[in-house]
Amino acid sequence: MVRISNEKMRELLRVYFIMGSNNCKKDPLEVIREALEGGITLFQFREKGKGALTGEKKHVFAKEIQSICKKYNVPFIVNDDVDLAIALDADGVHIGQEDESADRVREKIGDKILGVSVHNLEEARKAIAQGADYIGVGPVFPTKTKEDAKEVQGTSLILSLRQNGIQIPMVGIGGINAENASEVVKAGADGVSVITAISLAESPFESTKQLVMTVNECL
Ligand SMILES: Cc1ncc(COP(=O)(O)OP(=O)(O)O)c(N)n1
Ligand SMILES: Cc1nc(C(=O)O)sc1CCOP(=O)(O)O
Ligand SMILES: [Mg+2]
Repeated sequence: MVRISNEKMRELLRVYFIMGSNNCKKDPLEVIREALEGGITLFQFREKGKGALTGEKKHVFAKEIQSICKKYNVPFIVNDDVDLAIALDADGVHIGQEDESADRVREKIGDKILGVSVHNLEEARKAIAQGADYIGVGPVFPTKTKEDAKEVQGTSLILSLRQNGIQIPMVGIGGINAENASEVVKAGADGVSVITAISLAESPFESTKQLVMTVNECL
């Protein structure tokens, strides 16, 4: 295996859907199927927060989603849980500033995809130096999904990271939907990362198609 190219990574970040069992009101497996059918380009398994599955149940659920993603040829990323990513032979891991350090995770996962959340220029430079394949920047807009989210940045952080020479593949996150996604991409992100906009949509399929269309129109 070789590290993913920046070009391929940018393509995968276009519409990056993140989900766990507690983010949905209907059957999560149906939600992920609709999202894949609608055209998501990358998936992150984020099983955390109130009512989240743990242990064997989490493992089994992750495996089910991974196998659906495989059918659509959409890479499967695991949030936080490096051991689970390795056990499932997932396509990658996403970690934040409060998680295991990026260089240690890179050592453990070899050439798998490594995503790191950043909130300022210093964190972005460090993530790059430690081997990140992409960075997640947020929260761009107010979000109810992550209780411990940092201060809302608007699109200005994305813009200023690009102006300061940060060229790594970058995705915006936090409160993004089909109405505001174009602002995020126009500021310099390669794509948008969403939970609610798809997981709680009346039609995850239609909502995904809207996001895909909006992002592609800006690129
Ligand atoms: C694409 C993407 N960007 C940012 C995050 C947030 O990661 P983190 O700060 O570690 O917070 P948790 O998601 O672990 O609560 C993400 N998951 N994905
Ligand atoms: C998981 C996550 N990370 C964030 C960050 O700012 O790093 S915001 C967030 C929640 C995104 O959910 P929604 O699309 O429902 O707002
Ligand atoms: Mg984390």
